[in-house]
Amino acid sequence: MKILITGGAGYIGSHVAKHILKETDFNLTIIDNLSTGFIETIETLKTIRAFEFVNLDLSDWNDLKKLFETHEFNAVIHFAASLIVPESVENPLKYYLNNTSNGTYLIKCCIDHNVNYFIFSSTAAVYGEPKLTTNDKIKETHPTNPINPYGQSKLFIEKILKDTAKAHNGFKYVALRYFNVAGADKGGLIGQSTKNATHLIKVAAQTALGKRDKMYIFGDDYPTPDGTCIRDYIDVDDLALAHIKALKYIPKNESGVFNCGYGKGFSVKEVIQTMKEVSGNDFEVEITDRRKGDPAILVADNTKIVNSMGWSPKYNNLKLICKTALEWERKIK
Ligand SMILES: NC(=O)c1ccc[n+]([C@@H]2O[C@H](COP(=O)([O-])OP(=O)(O)OC[C@H]3O[C@@H](n4cnc5c(N)ncnc54)[C@H](O)[C@@H]3O)[C@@H](O)[C@H]2O)c1
Ligand SMILES: O=c1ccn([C@@H]2O[C@H](COP(=O)(O)OP(=O)(O)O[C@H]3O[C@H](CO)[C@H](O)[C@H](O)[C@H]3O)[C@@H](O)[C@H]2O)c(=O)[nH]1
Repeated sequence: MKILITGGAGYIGSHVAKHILKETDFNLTIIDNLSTGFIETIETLKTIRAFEFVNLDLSDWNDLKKLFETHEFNAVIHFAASLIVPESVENPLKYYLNNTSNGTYLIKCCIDHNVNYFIFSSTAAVYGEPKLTTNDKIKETHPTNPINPYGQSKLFIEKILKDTAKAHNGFKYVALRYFNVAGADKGGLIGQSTKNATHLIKVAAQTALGKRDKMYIFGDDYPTPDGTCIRDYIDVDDLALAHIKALKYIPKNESGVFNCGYGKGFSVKEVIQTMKEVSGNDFEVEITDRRKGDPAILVADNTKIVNSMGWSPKYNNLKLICKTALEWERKIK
């Protein structure tokens, strides 16, 4: 297997690359423009085993085409994207260009060069504000109705993949709808280094280590038991394993979309309490207004990926997720 990973210098892509390098003999090429990813991550991955890295911007369609002309890829795993929700509201065209247009051209390259397998990083943001009662989990069949351009830009690619697979015999895709990804490599090799991070667990880890004076809870008046939003936090290595499962699943099965989460939700207050326990630091937390566009509860029904791919998560443990996030945060400047 020859595999192309886009966005492999970033947080999730680098964890998937790590598993491919460690656990398979697949030939790997990573492309990344290092806009939010890090060359240091690529260098660390190279200590596992050799692979090709190309500093390439997906918007350079000519370069992308040349890459496909000179390599015979069997599968593409597509992570490269812009992913800050509020930024997508202020600058939607950046999201439609980078996520939808560049993603579409990447799919065209696959069709033009007989690359048959495509694994796509989608998001729970495609569901928008799910219509559920308190204890319901979201199934893949739940209507999609993104409430921001980021979610919309990703849903477009899901639709383009579906139409393309219908029109081109042999081309198949798996779209993985990630819920809230967190944690880091258990041996401290790689983790989330994103600058100006907004993700709850990373912000809590930074506050626990004194990198921030305090942190904020965005709203405690949601219709949940403690008033704060509930999310399904999935460990980044378990998510990476879902990609390895998808690579094995795709040649013998139909295309499809799959939720990636544990099916268990934690409130913002529960996450912060866990980080306080794990770090031993009772850091300052202030309640402030709701953040725009936050649904109250997002919890995955993961029956489909468990039953059809045999995905069996190993790190379904919020304490461990907080611990590895904290250890990584301690390691980076
Ligand atoms: N982090 C999450 O919680 C989360 C949740 C759901 C979905 N996702 C999706 O997972 C994927 C990876 O997210 P991440 O958290 O690892 O983000 P990240 O920012 O760490 O990684 C994205 C990588 O893509 C690269 N990139 C961006 N635009 C590019 C372009 N035009 N050309 C080449 N490289 C480009 C960046 O430099 C970066 O290395 C994204 O598609 C994102 O939408 C992430
Ligand atoms: O400092 C903070 C950061 C976050 N939160 C709250 O914590 C919850 C989780 O927020 P994150 O920013 O960590 O994650 P989101 O749920 O907003 O979004 C993430 O998960 C989504 C799917 O569930 C999408 O995939 C999206 O791309 C990804 O960023 C939200 O209620 C948010 O309001 C705080 O209270 N304080």
